Amino acid sequence: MKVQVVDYTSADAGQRFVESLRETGFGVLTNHPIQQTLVESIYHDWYEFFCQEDKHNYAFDPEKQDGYFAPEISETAKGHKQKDIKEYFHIYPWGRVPESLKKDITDYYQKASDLAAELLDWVEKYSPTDVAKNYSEPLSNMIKDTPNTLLRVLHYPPLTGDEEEGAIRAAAHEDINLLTILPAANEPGLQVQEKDGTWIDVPADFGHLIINIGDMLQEASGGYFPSTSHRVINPTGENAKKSRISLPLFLHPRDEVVLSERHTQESYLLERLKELGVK
Ligand SMILES: O=C(O)CCC(=O)C(=O)O
Ligand SMILES: [Fe+2]
Repeated sequence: MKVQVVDYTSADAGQRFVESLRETGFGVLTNHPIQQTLVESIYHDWYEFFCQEDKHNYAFDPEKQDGYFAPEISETAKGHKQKDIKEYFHIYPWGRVPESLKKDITDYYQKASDLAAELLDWVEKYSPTDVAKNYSEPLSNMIKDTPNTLLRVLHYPPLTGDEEEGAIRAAAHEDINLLTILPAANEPGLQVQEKDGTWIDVPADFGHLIINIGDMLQEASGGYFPSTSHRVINPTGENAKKSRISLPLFLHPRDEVVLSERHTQESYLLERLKELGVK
């Protein structure tokens, strides 16, 4: 099955969406409640932020993990040698955000988190009974009042030609969290790996909302929902001169939430951040 594009308002939306998550790790929604004008103004304003030196005044805090991550210290995906070609800013409800950017990004954080809770209800509703019985609490409850959900504003700068051999915008990786909600970026490049190993473009027309399973939901569902590998490939030709902005919201449960017999959110996250070399 290919990643399904599902009309959020259709009668069988939940079922088709969850089927796509089960088969591909990804699902795409149209006609969803996140306003495109809000997303566009965030892309515009944060692009300007990344163009200014003031960003360095928000250098990330290694303990708390909020703030600005420069290209020199950005992530190296698990199992890869080259750093990704990107810079980003981590936003938490308790974290730092430049004052002039606060209103829209806080609004987006709230709206996307509310939608996420509904999508987690869909996931739960369409989980087989023997899978759902292992959820330690309702999935949407796991993220209620959580301080851990992370909104990442990403800027992939134009390519200069001096990039490290083999480096790409985002090397193949899986997300750590429960679910990721990602509005289509302003430029293409996002790909997902199919079961047979082939890489295919994720349907990402402007206005689409892309949702994918992360490792924590894979863990909590005993592997029923797959946390699939995805990546962002480098643009070529004229497109190489363009910046790409994207806005994933990584849904994380509260620290004490039990994911499985092996892990709580807290123990799982620590293990993964160490692997990434950012903790
Ligand atoms: O920029 C994108 O489209 C995807 C980013 C991503 O997969 C991530 O930051 O985990
Ligand atoms: Fe990702």
